[in-house]
Amino acid sequence: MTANRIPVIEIFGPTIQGEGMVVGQKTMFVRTAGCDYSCAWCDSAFTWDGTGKNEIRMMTADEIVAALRDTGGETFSHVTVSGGNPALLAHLDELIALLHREGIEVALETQGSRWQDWFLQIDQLTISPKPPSSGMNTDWAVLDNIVESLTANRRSLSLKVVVFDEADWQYACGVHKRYPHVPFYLQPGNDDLTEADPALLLARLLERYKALVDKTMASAELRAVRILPQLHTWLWGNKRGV
Ligand SMILES: C[S@@+](CC[C@H](N)C(=O)[O-])C[C@H]1O[C@@H](n2cnc3c(N)ncnc32)[C@H](O)[C@@H]1O
Ligand SMILES: Nc1nc2[nH]cc(C(=O)O)c2c(=O)[nH]1
Ligand code: SF4
Ligand SMILES: [Mg+2]
Repeated sequence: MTANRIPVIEIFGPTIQGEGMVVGQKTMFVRTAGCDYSCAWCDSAFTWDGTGKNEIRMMTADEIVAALRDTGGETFSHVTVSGGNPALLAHLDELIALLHREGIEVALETQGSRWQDWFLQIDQLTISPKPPSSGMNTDWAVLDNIVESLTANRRSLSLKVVVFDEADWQYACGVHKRYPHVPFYLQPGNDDLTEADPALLLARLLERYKALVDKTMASAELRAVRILPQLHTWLWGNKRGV
């Protein structure tokens, strides 16, 4: 029996993984509540700023799997855990083990500020260190250790940096230079989190994506790089739970 409880704020899907190393992958999402960061442009601020506090449910691993089945039935074989920062939660190993027992792959989204031993059980781990525009500071010693441990254990790992401006782009170059062997992704920032019309948002996001592509093509610093939009925002705009 597993009795430890996880603060869950959203369970949704199946949808496509809209970002990063497994973009396009059919997946369910489990979004945990709480973050040790407070990024200026966080598109999921309801997980940590108090506005979503009534939606938080303290759930056991069994209850989370049951809720995933209630929502997704038999239509999925992949679950992405995001947040907030799921790496704040020591007991996520129980959920990962339960999903693996059912033949379901597990991906993780985290910012690289905290290590958990269960990182070694994750099938695709995305670390998204935060650039200057976020207002957050990177603890390079912690990030070095995370990258080193995952690499030493041959885990599937990628780095994904969100870029809003020139300083962010320079930061991204620094991250890639520091960890040249780790698959590296750039993602344009969404600077309009309140636009309700997906068509209007898309026009803006396309422009930002193109600008990031153009800038990066001219760069000798970023060669082995993949540039991807947040594909779910192209389809559904700023809608939650997709
Ligand atoms: C909401 S976060 C949750 C996971 C973890 N806290 C993190 O930041 O990696 C998921 C992803 O969304 C990205 N993200 C958040 N706000 C964004 C925005 N306004 N534009 C583009 N990407 C954003 C984050 O950088 C991260 O890669
Ligand atoms: N479709 C979809 N893809 C995503 N990739 C990362 C997400 C996140 O918020 O962590 C996310 C999300 O919220 N929805
Ligand atoms: S680390 Fe992730 S969840 Fe936390 S504030 Fe930043 S973008 Fe949002
Ligand atoms: Mg998101």
